[in-house]
Amino acid sequence: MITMKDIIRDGHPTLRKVAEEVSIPASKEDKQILESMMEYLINSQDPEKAEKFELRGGVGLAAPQINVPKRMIAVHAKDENGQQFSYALFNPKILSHSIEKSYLTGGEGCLSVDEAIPGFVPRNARITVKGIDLDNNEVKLRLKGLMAIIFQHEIDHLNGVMFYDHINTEAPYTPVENAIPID
Ligand SMILES: Cc1nc(NNC(=O)[C@H](CC2CCCC2)CN(O)CO)c(F)c(N2CCN3CCOC[C@@H]3C2)n1
Ligand code: NI
Repeated sequence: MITMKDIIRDGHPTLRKVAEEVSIPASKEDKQILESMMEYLINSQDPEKAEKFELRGGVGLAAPQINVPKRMIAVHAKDENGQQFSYALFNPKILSHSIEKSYLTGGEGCLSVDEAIPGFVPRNARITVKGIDLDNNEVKLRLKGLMAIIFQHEIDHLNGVMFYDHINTEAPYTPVENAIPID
């Protein structure tokens, strides 16, 4: 199982690399890696397991964070309406996005960044994403709200982008121009 010791931290070169496409159909090994990423998220959201294995809570994880520079992400989160989303995708790609922006009012953190970095992270309010799931089916998702934020944070990792790259360091808390705040 993945624990925090498997998660590389800011400064490790892999976090700034552009990850490679996964050859489809995915190999047994790549599937096992993606399944273990999903398992981490589920474990990290279970109070007993999180405490027992000292896991930081996560709703998303990208393969470069476990030093695997491949285009694989896992997302396991409840949206604003409490609906459970659980997606493990190979080669996720943002096909289109809204002009309108949104951001988490609490800012963002990252399992690969040990310290808190304050500031709003402006992101596209709505995105259309396609990818390949663990059964080798093509998936197409139209996302908004928290899900859209999480998927953009994860896909950024596949392109060597960290959340704080988007923060306006001069004025980290300037409300993002007519953007949708997400609590
Ligand atoms: C929003 C949130 N971010 C948590 N951590 N950061 C992460 O997931 C990073 C990715 C997220 C940072 C902002 C957007 C994507 C990981 N990233 O680095 C991957 O690239 C949480 F842990 C968390 N929740 C709320 C739901 N809760 C259910 C019960 O269990 C605890 C859990 C905590 N919500
Ligand atoms: Ni992250």
